[in-house]
Amino acid sequence: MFSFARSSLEEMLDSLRQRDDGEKPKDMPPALPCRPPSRARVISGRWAAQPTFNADGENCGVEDKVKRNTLWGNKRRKDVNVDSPYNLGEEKRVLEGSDNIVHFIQNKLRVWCRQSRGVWASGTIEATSGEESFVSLGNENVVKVSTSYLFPANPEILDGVDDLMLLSYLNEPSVLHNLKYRYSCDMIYSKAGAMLIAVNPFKDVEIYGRDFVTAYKQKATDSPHVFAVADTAYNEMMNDGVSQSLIISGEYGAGKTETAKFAMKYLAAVGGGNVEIEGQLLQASCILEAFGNAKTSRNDNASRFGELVEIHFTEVGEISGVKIQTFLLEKSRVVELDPAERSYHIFYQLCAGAPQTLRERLYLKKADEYNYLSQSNCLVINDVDDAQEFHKLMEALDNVRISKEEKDQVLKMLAAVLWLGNISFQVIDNENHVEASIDEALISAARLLGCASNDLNQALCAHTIDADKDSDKGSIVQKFTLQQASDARDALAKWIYACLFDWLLEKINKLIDVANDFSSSHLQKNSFEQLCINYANERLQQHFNRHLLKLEQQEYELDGIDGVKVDFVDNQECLDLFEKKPNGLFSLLDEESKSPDANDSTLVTKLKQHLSGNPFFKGDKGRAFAVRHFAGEVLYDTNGFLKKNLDTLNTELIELLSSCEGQFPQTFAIKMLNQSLNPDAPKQGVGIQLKGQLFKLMHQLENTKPHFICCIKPNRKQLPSIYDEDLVLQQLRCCGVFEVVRISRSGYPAQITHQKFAERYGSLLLETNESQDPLSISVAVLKQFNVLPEMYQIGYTKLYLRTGQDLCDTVDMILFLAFLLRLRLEI
Ligand SMILES: Nc1ncnc2c1ncn2[C@@H]1O[C@H](COP(=O)(O)OP(=O)(O)OP(=O)(O)O)[C@@H](O)[C@H]1O
Repeated sequence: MFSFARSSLEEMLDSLRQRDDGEKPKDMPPALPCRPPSRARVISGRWAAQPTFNADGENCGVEDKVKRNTLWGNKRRKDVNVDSPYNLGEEKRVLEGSDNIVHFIQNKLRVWCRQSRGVWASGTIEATSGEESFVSLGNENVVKVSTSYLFPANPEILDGVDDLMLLSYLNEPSVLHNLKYRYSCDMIYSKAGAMLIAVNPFKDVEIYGRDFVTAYKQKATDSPHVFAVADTAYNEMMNDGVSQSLIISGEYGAGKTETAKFAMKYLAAVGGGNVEIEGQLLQASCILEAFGNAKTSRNDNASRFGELVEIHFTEVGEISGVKIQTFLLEKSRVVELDPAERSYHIFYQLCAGAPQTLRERLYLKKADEYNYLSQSNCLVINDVDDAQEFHKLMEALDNVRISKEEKDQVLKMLAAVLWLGNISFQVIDNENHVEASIDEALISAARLLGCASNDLNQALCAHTIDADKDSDKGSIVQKFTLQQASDARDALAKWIYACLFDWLLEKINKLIDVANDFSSSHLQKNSFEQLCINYANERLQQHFNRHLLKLEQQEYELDGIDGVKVDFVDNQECLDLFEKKPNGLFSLLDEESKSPDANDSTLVTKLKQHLSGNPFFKGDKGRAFAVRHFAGEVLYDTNGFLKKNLDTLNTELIELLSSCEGQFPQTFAIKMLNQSLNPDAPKQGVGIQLKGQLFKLMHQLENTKPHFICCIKPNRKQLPSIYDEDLVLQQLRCCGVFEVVRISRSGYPAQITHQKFAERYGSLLLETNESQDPLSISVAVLKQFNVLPEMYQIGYTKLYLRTGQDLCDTVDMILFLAFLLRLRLEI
């Protein structure tokens, strides 16, 4: 028998009914509360749709896979432990009080305990003694653990839920376990509230085919997927007329580029569906990959630039064009490589794939004969055929309408860069001044650039300084030492490559807003590039914090829920460390870069002098310092900071390029001259310029509704089926997943539309509900099962539950009761 207590929910609804009853004829069902006058966000139908997908009525394989991607249905039908402990307070405290432990022991509830090797294991507490507990891990294996290292585990019924918010407990081992469970079933996507988590499968999981596109397009599935995020964004853009952005973050090799490609594929399919647009996008990414990606120790195809891809749509939702902006191309990779890493793919592709006639025109040799490529002893990538990739690239260049002559110029510039790297210098006087050796390298580089080798030699080995205006000395020619000449040569090679990259980008910029975030870095020895990347990530993190918070708050307001205060940690102080004038890191770096006597050691002394009081800065031994980023403390080595921050090309080299015969060197020289004539740019270092670029990017993103995707790399070996818990945990922390979870917990993390709730549980109602509207069905279900009023709030469109556990309890209880009901009927 069931008894029903009257709840305050009932009272609230009664008063609503009374109000409506006074206004409506008696035979009408109670009306839904009216919506607030503000423009409401349309709740995507996708979340309310029934999982009835069967693509074209024949792709059962897809259906199986789509079903496999959600465990909600079948998992819920298992036996349920109804005696739930989940009405206890905050989970951290759950196991601390002795009463609670007794509760866990009595009910044989699962807990997580950290074992000596750092691995989490689940078991049940057998007994406690003082600060220690004895946990049975099964098979008579009982371990002794400190009670403070025990965390409550979720009931097995929740294993593999597709939204972490549905977990009763959101502690680290529980989240790790859930993602691991899903990963082992090839369910690589999960939701953490408003964020999508994508765990890199390192294998083809066969969930990106046309049938999947169709399924998400037709709202036939609601399993978490990058297609679902792209679909929501697309629909919100169409319905609300607001620009959207997808912000994809994660560490090196976590899957950002692939995820962005899948999102673009989906958008190309819904926003055009024509093969031409999809093709153009593919060609653009093929070119950008060849010129902007490289093999690193952590990813065979690592992007060495950040990018913002804008996809423009017409009013009727068709793609009208695409614009790509790039940030922070790692120029230093052209001239300097860490062991076992490669330079940009294009160089190896050219050396391996160029046909004989082209080789002759470019004086081309094998990759191992070029210093810039051979220095790292890494010339090939397993399972990658550079020659074949070269042919694909040539086709892609044709397809983005790069003319034969332009293509020829591009290849010439690449070969010139390679030959520049082979230029050597010899000392010519006793002051260690140098001149370039007149050899094949100098001659080939000069020919390819279209200048005389003597001019190239002079531009690399000397610098003309204008003498004092008042003196009669005219200008003074200052000869370079070996180091200075090598630096000039490398600077020229880097600049040519960077200009070439920008030129290509301009060329293909006809075509998508998908921001591919920068990989964060916490390596032992971090350089200037990493500092810039981590600063960029810090900026994006702030965007992430503000928007998740803002969205959450907005959603409550629009749905008529109030009184929810969501708190979050702002990283503004860390940003100030970089950005403040005059004593922020970038300003100090700029000041020091301009000082003639400065070097990397004077820089670090200056930083320590001005920033030591800042809690986000820590001076370290020698030339190092550390920054406390949102994702953890990172140590930086200032070696080369000043040079990299200045990143200038001396006048001689710019003049040399402008005097070259070819069209490209002249174009590049004009670009460099324009930059140095720009009143804002000349005195600014790379750091300050990056700050400006990011402000602009943030401004662009601020005008969009963001959707966050966090990519997780499950192992460093880039292999399928390996889930390294520590590595995953570290990334979940960095991506702010626990922060999102914490933010959501302070509000109403479990939210379900009345429509979906009514669809799922309406059939459990003992009495037929006359009104068919979903809200009154949800209310009737809650009433029938006497759910405590403090556990939820009722919005205009959704039911909001205080914590994940409450929904589980509620739903579990409902299913349990349904089970009993069915039993009764069967008897
Ligand atoms: N969804 C996926 N399905 C299958 N394989 C994937 C997927 N995502 C990523 N991978 C694999 O992981 C590799 C690395 O992914 P990707 O290049 O997208 O990482 P990234 O985060 O962009 O790396 P980086 O920051 O170094 O550029 C890919 O080359 C691919 O082999």
